[in-house]
Amino acid sequence: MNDRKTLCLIEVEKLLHSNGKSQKNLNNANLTQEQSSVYNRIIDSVWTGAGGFFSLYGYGGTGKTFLWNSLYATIRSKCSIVLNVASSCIAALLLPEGRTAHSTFAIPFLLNEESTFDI
Ligand SMILES: Nc1ncnc2c1ncn2[C@@H]1O[C@H](COP(=O)(O)OP(=O)(O)OP(=O)(O)O)[C@@H](O)[C@H]1O
Repeated sequence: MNDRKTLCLIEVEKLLHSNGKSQKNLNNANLTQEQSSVYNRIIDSVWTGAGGFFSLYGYGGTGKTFLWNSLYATIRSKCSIVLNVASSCIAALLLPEGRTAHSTFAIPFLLNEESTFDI
């Protein structure tokens, strides 16, 4: 890490400290209790390399995208790779650097005049 970046992080830490916060616990500081428990479970599996498949269900507007963006920010801040994909382009637009899964992974789509896509 270069000197300028270190100095900036020290200044940020000082500002956070004066508000009783720290960079160490900043990533999930604004999540609700329910979001935090999901966040911790997923982040643990990422950092331990355990991996896994998680499905997040919730009514519209309950904070799924917010949680996803927090996970994305945490993982990217450690310079790890995140591939943000969604099944539709509308959903992909809501994600940072989001793309459709079929575009990212070159999933073949056999389309004909009778193809439909249920949303
Ligand atoms: N922990 C939080 N702190 C502050 N704002 C939050 C939090 N969680 C969600 N929000 C806000 O609530 C609103 C709805 O959240 P979000 O868009 O993540 O919901 P969603 O479940 O993804 O919705 P949809 O299913 O309709 O896409 C957004 O404005 C988001 O910024």
